[in-house]
Amino acid sequence: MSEKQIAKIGIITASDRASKGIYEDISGRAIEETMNDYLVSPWEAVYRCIEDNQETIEETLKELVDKEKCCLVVTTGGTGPAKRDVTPEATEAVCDRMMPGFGELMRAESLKFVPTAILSRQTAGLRGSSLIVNLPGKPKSIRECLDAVFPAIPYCIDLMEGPYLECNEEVIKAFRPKKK
Ligand SMILES: Nc1ncnc2c1ncn2[C@@H]1O[C@H](COP(=O)(O)OP(=O)(O)OP(=O)(O)O)[C@@H](O)[C@H]1O
Ligand SMILES: Nc1nc2c(c(=O)[nH]1)N[C@H]1C(S)=C(S)[C@@H](COP(=O)(O)O)O[C@H]1N2
Repeated sequence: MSEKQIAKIGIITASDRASKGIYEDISGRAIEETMNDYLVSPWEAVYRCIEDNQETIEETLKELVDKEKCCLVVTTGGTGPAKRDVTPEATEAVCDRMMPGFGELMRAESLKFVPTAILSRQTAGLRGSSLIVNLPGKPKSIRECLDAVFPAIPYCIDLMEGPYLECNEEVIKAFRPKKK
C-alpha cells in the first residue's frame, strides 16, 4: 500500500456509563490524543462509544474492521473481572488469530504503575488485515499501555500489508527490523 494512504484507526470505548453519557469518555479521547502525539503520517479516527454488551462489541469490531477497513482498532474498558466486563471475549470471538504478547507486555508494564494491573484480561488479535488491541478503562491506563506496545505496531501492520505508519521519533520509536 502507498505511503500516502490515510490510515484508519478505530477507537472503541466499551463502558455502560460513558455510553449513557453519565460520564464523559475521557479514555476514548486519550487514545485519539495519543495517536495524534505518536503519528506523523496521515490518519483518521473511527470512533464508537458503546455499552458493555458482548454482541454489541463484536458487531462494532466487525464493522470497524470489515466495513471501515481500520488497520488498527484500539478498545478501552471492559477488560476486568466484573460480570459485565466482556471486551476480551468479544475480541477473541471476532479474531482469526490471537496475539498474546500484547496483553502480557501491557500487564507487566502496568504493574509498574498499579498492583491491580493483573486484574485486566486485556488481549489482542488479528481479524483479516487488522490488529485489535484491548486497553483497560481507566483514562491513565491508556498511555501507560500504549507506550509499552506501540513500538511494535507499525511493523505488525506492515506485515499485514496495511498503511505505513510513521511515528514522531521524539515521542515514540517504532521498531522495524527491515527498513521499508
Ligand atoms: N471511558 C472512560 N472515560 C472516563 N473515565 C473512565 C472511563 N472508563 C472508566 N473510567 C473511570 O475509571 C473507573 C473504573 O473503570 P470501570 O472499569 O469501573 O469503568 P467502566 O467499565 O466504564 O464502568 P461501567 O461500564 O460500569 O460504566 C470508572 O469509575 C471511571 O471513573
Ligand atoms: N496501566 C494500567 N493498567 C490497569 C489499570 C491502571 O490504572 N493502569 N487499572 C487496573 C484495574 S484497577 C482493573 S479493574 C483492570 C480492568 O479495567 P477495565 O475493566 O476498566 O478494563 O485494569 C487494570 N489495569
